[in-house]
Amino acid sequence: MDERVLLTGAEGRVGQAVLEGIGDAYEWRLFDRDPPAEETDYEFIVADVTDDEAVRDAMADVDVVLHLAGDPRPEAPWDSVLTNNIDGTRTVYEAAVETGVDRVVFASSNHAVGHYETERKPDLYRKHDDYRLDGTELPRPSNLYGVSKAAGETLGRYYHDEHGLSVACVRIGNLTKGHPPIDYERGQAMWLSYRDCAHLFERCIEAEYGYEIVYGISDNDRKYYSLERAKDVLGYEPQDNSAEFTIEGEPKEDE
Ligand SMILES: NC(=O)C1=CN([C@@H]2O[C@H](COP(=O)(O)OP(=O)(O)OC[C@H]3O[C@@H](n4cnc5c(N)ncnc54)[C@H](O)[C@@H]3O)[C@@H](O)[C@H]2O)C=CC1
Ligand SMILES: O=C1O[C@H](COP(=O)(O)O)[C@@H](O)[C@H](O)[C@H]1O
Repeated sequence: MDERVLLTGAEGRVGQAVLEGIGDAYEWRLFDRDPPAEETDYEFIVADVTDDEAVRDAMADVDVVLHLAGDPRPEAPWDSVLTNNIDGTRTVYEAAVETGVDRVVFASSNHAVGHYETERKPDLYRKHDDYRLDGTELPRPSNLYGVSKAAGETLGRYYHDEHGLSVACVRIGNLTKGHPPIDYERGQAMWLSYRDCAHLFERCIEAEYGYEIVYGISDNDRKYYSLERAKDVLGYEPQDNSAEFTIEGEPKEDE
């Protein structure tokens, strides 16, 4: 575990979950357009992910890129996702090829496939329903943000096929700290705990693969995303399950 890892969007929620869990395991270079909120011992580059030169420079001597930077809002407007998510992601893949980095892990989203839910909700959010998306389905984005995430996955496919880059696209569900989203069945179906999040990105750094799309959720009883690909290819072993919490987010008593 002596890889040097570039983490874009390091100041955000996913970045903080990753660093909390596996911050000691790698040599990190953090990258965000916002400066660190607190003093940090990590190397930190303040720059925009659409800045070709800054992104190329940030990749010097890097083995793996975890690309999280972007506008995460499902309601984000087109100009923002076009710039921050699509152009920013293309900049990252391009810089990886130019600098000889051979692996990029891309933070995709449940919203790349959100419209599979339209005709099946709310049943598919419930334990009895065995409908599963497994990552082989075509995108059905639920908003323009989801379109930008599908575009990031497709860019990754191109950079893999054309340039041999290893790319893992993680369709992250709903990351919350401590407990699943409260009173929100969709969020409980796709909950990703902080420790499962860190572990999944650790597997994306360590495992061997070419191009993958996997779902990034905990092992929730309510899930409608299959975890088989993440388990088989990456060796993902989630530990959390939203069923261990009440709908209000309280841990259930041992049964
Ligand atoms: N938090 C969640 O549950 C989910 C997150 N994701 C994806 O994971 C990634 C991280 O999300 P969060 O940590 O929740 O978001 P966040 O908003 O907490 O963090 C995003 C970080 O990226 C930085 N950033 C945004 N645009 C940038 C740019 N152009 N250049 C440099 N830095 C930039 C921001 O300053 C921020 O620190 C995003 O790509 C998001 O779409 C996907 C699905 C669910
Ligand atoms: O991609 C994302 O998805 C989660 C879950 O979506 P929601 O519409 O059910 O809230 C969202 O919380 C996160 O901000 C977003 O980046």
